[in-house]
Parts: sequence; C-alpha cells; structure tokens
Amino acid sequence: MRTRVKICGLTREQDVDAAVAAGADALGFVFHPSSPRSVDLARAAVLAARVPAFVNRVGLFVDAEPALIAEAIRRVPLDLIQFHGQEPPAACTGFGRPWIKAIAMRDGLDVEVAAAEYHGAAALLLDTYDPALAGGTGRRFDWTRVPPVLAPRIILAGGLTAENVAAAIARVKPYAVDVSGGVEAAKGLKDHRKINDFMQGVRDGDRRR
Ligand SMILES: O=C(O)c1ccccc1NCC(=O)[C@H](O)[C@H](O)COP(=O)(O)O
Repeated sequence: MRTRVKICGLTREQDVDAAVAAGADALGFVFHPSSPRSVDLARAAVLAARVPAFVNRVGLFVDAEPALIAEAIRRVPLDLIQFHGQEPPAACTGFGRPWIKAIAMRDGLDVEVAAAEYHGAAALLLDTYDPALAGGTGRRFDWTRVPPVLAPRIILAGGLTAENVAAAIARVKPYAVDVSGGVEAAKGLKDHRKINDFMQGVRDGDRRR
C-alpha cells in the first residue's frame, strides 16, 4: 500500500501549488488563531480554491466554537475536518464532513482506548504531546507506542522530516503521514525542496513497508 501524505499549515499560494505538484494527497489549513500557521477564512478560501480534484482540503480546529466550524465549512471548500484539541467525540460530529481526531501521545495514554472512543473518526492523527503547544511541535514521539493493529487508521505526525520519514513508515506502516515543520523554511512558509525531499522519503519508506 502507498502511504498517503498530508502537508499541513499552508499559508501561501506557491506552497499549495508545490505540495500538489509534489504529489501530496491532502493539504491542511490551520484555523487556530494562536498558531504561527493560522489563516483566516478569506485566505483559506483562496488557497483551497487552487486545489485540484482528488487532493483533500483539511480544515484544522483546536477546541473551536461549533459556529466557527460551520462558518468555515460554508465559506471554504473543505473535504475533511481535523480536530486537534480536547474535543470529545460528540463535538466532532454533525458538521457533514468526515473528520480526523488528533491524539496527543502523552505518557500513559492507551492508544487503543482512544481509538475506540473516537470510533467514528475517518482516521486518528497521532502527534507528539507538548503541554505548551496544541500541535506543530516539530518533535517526534516514540513510534513503538503505535499498536500495529491500528496502523491502517493512523496518520503519523510529529517531527517528521525527509531524513526520518522512511524509517517511520517502515516501523509504523501508517495509513498516512502528516508534516508541517519538517518541510518549512520558517513557520508557515514551506520550502519546496524540502517538500520534494519529503515525498522522496515517503517513496523510500514505501519500498520498506
Ligand atoms: O501547526 C500548527 O501550528 C498547529 C497549531 C495548533 C494545532 C495544530 C497544529 N498543527 C497540526 C498538524 O497537523 C501538524 O502538521 C502536526 O502537529 C505535525 O507538526 P510537525 O511536528 O511540525 O510536523
């Protein structure tokens, strides 16, 4: 199976185009005001409109008001919603879109229990826990904590780069990988060479799955 790739935190037209050209399967737009990668709805609508068919547009929220999520769906062509905060399962449904739940890999977390709790999710995005940041930490977690039985539902995130993504794929065999900081020149500004190198790393990983 080919590992899918989501590139998150896009803020510029040229970065959207570069990610699509490199073969990304999904692009993430961060609607979390305190993120350095945050975009407002008008900007996201412009960026999302550039994305061709068969590439998914993902709107990322952190404990957002339902009214804001509903407005984003009205104004921005979003294919999926990513919940990246403390949202309980009931808060993730009812928006008329498939959804991804991000799970912070804090010490002691039982991933299988979390997966059962969020059984309605299209996928679970496992990300590094940081008490000060909701996401985009740029740091990896211990990949051996991912139960192999869940791998087909997992989007692996946290500190992935062109240098480590092949090993991550060989170890975890996730459905998809998610990257933000590992393909950036600065926060919110993607480096197109890093994007291409990352995609090559994914292909290398797929040969080792
Ligand atoms: O990217 C952010 O700034 C961010 C802020 C708040 C919540 C989530 C955020 N990003 C979520 C993502 O999906 C990132 O791609 C994921 O956390 C991995 O980031 P990185 O470790 O930089 O690759």
